[in-house]
Amino acid sequence: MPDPTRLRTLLTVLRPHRRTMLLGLVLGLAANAAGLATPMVTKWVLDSFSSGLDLARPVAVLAGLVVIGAAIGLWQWILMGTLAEQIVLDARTSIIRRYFRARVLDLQRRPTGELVTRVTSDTGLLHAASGSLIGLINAGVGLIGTLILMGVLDLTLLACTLSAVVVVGAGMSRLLPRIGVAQTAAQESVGRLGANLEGSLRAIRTVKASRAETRQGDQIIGNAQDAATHSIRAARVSATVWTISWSGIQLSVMLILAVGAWRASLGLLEVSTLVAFLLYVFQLMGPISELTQNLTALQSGMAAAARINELDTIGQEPADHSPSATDGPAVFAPSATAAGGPVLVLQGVTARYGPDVAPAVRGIDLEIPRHGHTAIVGPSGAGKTTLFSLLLRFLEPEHGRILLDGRPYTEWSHSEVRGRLAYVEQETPVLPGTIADNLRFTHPDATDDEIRTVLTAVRLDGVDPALSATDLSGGQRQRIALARALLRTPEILLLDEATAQVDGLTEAAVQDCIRERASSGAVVTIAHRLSTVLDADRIIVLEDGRVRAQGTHTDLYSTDDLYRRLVEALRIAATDTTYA
Ligand SMILES: Nc1ncnc2c1ncn2[C@@H]1O[C@H](COP(=O)(O)OP(=O)(O)OP(=O)(O)O)[C@@H](O)[C@H]1O
Repeated sequence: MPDPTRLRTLLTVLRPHRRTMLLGLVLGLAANAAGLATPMVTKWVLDSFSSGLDLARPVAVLAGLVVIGAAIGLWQWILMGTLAEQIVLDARTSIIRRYFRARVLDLQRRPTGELVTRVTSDTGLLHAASGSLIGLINAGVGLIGTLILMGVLDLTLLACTLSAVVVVGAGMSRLLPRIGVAQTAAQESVGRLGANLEGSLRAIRTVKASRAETRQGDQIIGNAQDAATHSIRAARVSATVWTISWSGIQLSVMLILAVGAWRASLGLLEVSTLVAFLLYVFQLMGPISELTQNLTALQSGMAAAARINELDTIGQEPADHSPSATDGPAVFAPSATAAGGPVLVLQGVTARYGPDVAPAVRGIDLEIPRHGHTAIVGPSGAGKTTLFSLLLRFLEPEHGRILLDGRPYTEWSHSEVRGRLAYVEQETPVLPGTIADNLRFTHPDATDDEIRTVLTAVRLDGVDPALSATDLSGGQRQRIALARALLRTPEILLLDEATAQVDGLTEAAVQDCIRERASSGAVVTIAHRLSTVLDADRIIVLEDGRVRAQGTHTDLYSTDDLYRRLVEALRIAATDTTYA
């Protein structure tokens, strides 16, 4: 029997469509009634024929029933088919919205392929499940109706039929849950397959360079084999259920025919009644197969609904209310309270990635001036990226607070904060589409002139903005990412410098842009290059999640050991490249 919690989850998905479902049910019942009446009217035709009565009326009723039954059936089919697509679309829309409103870290914790499978294949399972409840009610009513009418025709034959139904039913009730279990396992394997495949394709260069194609391929094929094993098990169980049903029905037809013929020979049964009864026996297959199919669809739909429902545990960023719109922006405008002060301030900020892990940064006190270039340096794992995540509100402080223009982050909406920042990721992803699409990503209304200006700024003036962004070289991609951030002159530029070596042109372009931007706004870099560090107006040294020291290059070089060692390491790296 269906798990009540899972059933409730599925019902929640279906609830908004209850009116259409009710109409579908009524239509289904009407089509059912027409089907149920047909054998009785056939008997009427036969009786009228054998007793020489007028045939016109019963034949007209029979033809009418067939036509009306077919028309209602068609209407219901189309209605339920449309509803199923609508339900899939609703589910997909709500999951996609949920993903894009999710907290970055919550989303990144899950394999991307699995998140994709939820949208593509799990929602598809809701398709069949959407009509299954109505199908079950219809089939149940059809089954009971058929049995009652059989009883009206002949009780002895009904008793024979019922014994066959009980045997078939007992077999099915034992086997059906196994279909659900096997299908759930198959879907989970498909989820793992998606996750593994996505991750491996993303790292295809490493996979090939490590000569791990076969190994990695085999591992993913293993997931596909798991999926196949479970699906085959489901197919076997389904086949068994069907065979039992069909054999049971065939046997009962033979039994009923034998018993019926014997009773007719004794004069206990009219031949027309036997014909009508046999028509009902054949009709019985309809509701029985419908019950099986719908129960299977319901099982897999409930499993899918449960997996989709589990996505509710992905934390969401708060809805984008804008307190400044109600409070009046003038009070907090840079020109009022904070015009001269630092643009960003961190006060005693401690943050961690989970309740059971040590804080990634602790007690950070920092000020980012409104103008100039602030470089952050520190060993790997020191907390540099975490600091950026905090500034971008991908992560919230556990203690302490961050202020923008003197006003706590909590009083700004996420969108307001991010609207003031431009961010260049270390891995500089380009998005699907042209170079121009990529550049307009933050400001979709940017003009062609603005695009050209910003391309010139990053020394990509010869490049056609209509080209696909994926055709660019690594260095060009970095410059595109920088250009995307520089379009419309951001107030605060956060730049996570690439760790990989870049060509001289890209390095010079990045440096020029930083310098230009720092002359009128704030630039914060996570510096991985000596030139960037030397170029900075002030440097912050992070170690083990704390601010270890801050100052100018000259100060820090003479006073801070760690800084001196970091700079020496960068100097060696820079020298290596020069002579490479
Ligand atoms: N998503 C995450 N979940 C859990 N812990 C994390 C996560 N990201 C970072 N950490 C941990 O937080 C600490 C600081 O990491 P962070 O990425 O901020 O360092 P980093 O200075 O940017 O290092 P790198 O230069 O290597 O990028 C590390 O101990 C790291 O293991």
